Amino acid sequence: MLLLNLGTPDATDYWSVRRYLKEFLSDPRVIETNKFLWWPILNLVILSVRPQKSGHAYEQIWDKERDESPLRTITRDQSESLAKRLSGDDVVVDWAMRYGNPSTASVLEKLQKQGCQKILLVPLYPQYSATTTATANDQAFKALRDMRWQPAVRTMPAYFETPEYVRALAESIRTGVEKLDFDPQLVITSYHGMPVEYLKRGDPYHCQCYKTTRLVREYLGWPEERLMVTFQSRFGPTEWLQPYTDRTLEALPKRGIKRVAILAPAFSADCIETLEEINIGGRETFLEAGGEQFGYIDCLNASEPGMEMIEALVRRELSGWV
Ligand SMILES: C=CC1=C(C)c2cc3[nH]c(cc4nc(cc5[nH]c(cc1n2)c(C)c5CCC(=O)O)C(CCC(=O)O)=C4C)c(C)c3C=C
Ligand SMILES: [Fe+2]
Ligand SMILES: [Fe+2]
Repeated sequence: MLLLNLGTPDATDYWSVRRYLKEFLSDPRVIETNKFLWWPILNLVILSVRPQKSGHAYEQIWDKERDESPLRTITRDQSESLAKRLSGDDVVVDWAMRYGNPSTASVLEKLQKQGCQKILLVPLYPQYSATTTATANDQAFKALRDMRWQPAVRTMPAYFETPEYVRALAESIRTGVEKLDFDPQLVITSYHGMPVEYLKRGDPYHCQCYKTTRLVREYLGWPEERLMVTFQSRFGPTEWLQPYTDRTLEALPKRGIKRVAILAPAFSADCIETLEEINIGGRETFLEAGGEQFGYIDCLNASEPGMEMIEALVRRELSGWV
């Protein structure tokens, strides 16, 4: 079983972040702009300024002891926890990244050498998007293309509407809110954004985000106005999915909403987008705009309820194999 996540730089210095961003932003699944038009913009403009800016953001959240990014630590923890849970079932569990290290190709090769002849690919994205799920699978299939003795492969579908995920997410909100030392007037589900154009071309991500929040609201039995959807991490000058998280946080205090809790359901692991952009940047934006209390609710990460959910999902996908 191969857990797949997005990837992260090896270090926070300019060249490490640049290498990571170059691989990421050269992916035509992520940037659909014509490649002859995109090449000079990426190489001459974005890669000369963004690595510095992102490197600084990574520094804020870097795990200095392990010298790695939280996304890597958490993905490894998830893999180790799942391996323990499946230890009686003759299943090898490993993890890899779409961009950066450990690369998908290197881990697939390792699994093949270990004798794995059936591999379940598990893209760790609850909501499907061509920019995440599809490119993670593409990268795995690209590696399989070079194998003479190719293993059989299954891919795990997006799991946003499974009862296991909805329950785990809803319960994380319930306990997250209970742990706060204030009562939030509003809970914001902030999803990673994407260009509106991708939605128009048929990417179902936007709809799956809204459905996730609706299912969670129904599970909790909360009124509509208690749980809100926003989209974060805007990149570049084009229009992205709205409402934008940062603008919402800025506007809420003027509407009398001064106590909020926020979580990021599109991320299976806390990362720069949640820890820096939301818990540091979003908090600052909200408090500077007149907000009084801001609570961040962690991603499911390698928590017991989160791993119980992943175990149930992968067991279903492994049916007939183990
Ligand atoms: C430029 C277009 C981008 C699209 C479309 C996009 C979609 C998307 N991304 C995630 C999950 C993650 N993204 C992360 C970081 C990140 N994302 C983009 C750009 C797009 N993402 C950039 C440039 C970056 C790098 C960080 C930065 O420079 O700001 C991460 C975190 C990686 C980490 O190291 O911590 C994740 C996870 C989803 C779910 C998604 C779906 C629409
Ligand atoms: Fe992203
Ligand atoms: Fe970001």
